[in-house]
Amino acid sequence: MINVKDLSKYFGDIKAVDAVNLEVRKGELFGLLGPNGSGKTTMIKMLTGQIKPTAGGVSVHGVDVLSDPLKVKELTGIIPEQETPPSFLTAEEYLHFVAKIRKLKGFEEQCEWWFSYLDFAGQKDVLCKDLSRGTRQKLMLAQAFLHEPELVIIDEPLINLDPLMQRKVKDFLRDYVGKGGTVFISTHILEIAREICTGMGIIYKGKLVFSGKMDDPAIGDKPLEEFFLELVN
Ligand SMILES: Nc1ncnc2c1ncn2[C@@H]1O[C@H](COP(=O)(O)OP(=O)(O)OP(=O)(O)O)[C@@H](O)[C@H]1O
Repeated sequence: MINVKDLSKYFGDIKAVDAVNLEVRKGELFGLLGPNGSGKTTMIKMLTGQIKPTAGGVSVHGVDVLSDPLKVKELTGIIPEQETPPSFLTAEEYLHFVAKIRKLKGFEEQCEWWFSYLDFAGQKDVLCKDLSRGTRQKLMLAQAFLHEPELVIIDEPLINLDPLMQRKVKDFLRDYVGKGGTVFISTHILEIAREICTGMGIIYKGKLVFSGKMDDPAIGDKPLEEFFLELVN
């Protein structure tokens, strides 16, 4: 589903992402882990066509992100880092707006499902600028999954959510990949990866220092924290 080939991004002397090769298969819930400043967000920006690589390339579903970015965006739901919905629309207006861009039919029912599932129907007439941070994140999740894309890419999916909502979103993500969707998340919270991911990559100083399944023999029975620290120390 995602093919990353010799991908690099340099900002002057900083090698934010350095010659990364990675494959994420359909049906995988893949977690990109790494300490602060290790290159996760830069990777996601290149996967989603927000910035151009210094070298190498990315394809999604066989489509090159640089040469056909619109096609990739049709196939993909995206929540960039700390993205918030437009301040001047209400929560419902925003979801309907996204549904129209995505050319969804009968979208009102799907939108209602999201309001109910993530328990924010009471806020659907509130302007996005007046929503709490957690509610804005719920709305961002809803817009990313609304058209049931082949692939969803999320920078820190559980940010600002309370434990009950985190549980619901984790359950949703597991179901989504169980039904054949593919989800790529970045996080620095190791427990999230251990709990829900089927595969993971660890990036450190721009280099991908591990990539594999969660049951990879290299991890074995080790606590993920121990495995992680061995790689990044
Ligand atoms: N636009 C930019 N200009 C210059 N340097 C940048 C830019 N964007 C990122 N960097 C640098 O690239 C490196 C990787 O940053 P990135 O944001 O990808 O890390 P991250 O793993 O997402 O970090 P965090 O977990 O703290 O969000 C850092 O050294 C950062 O300062």
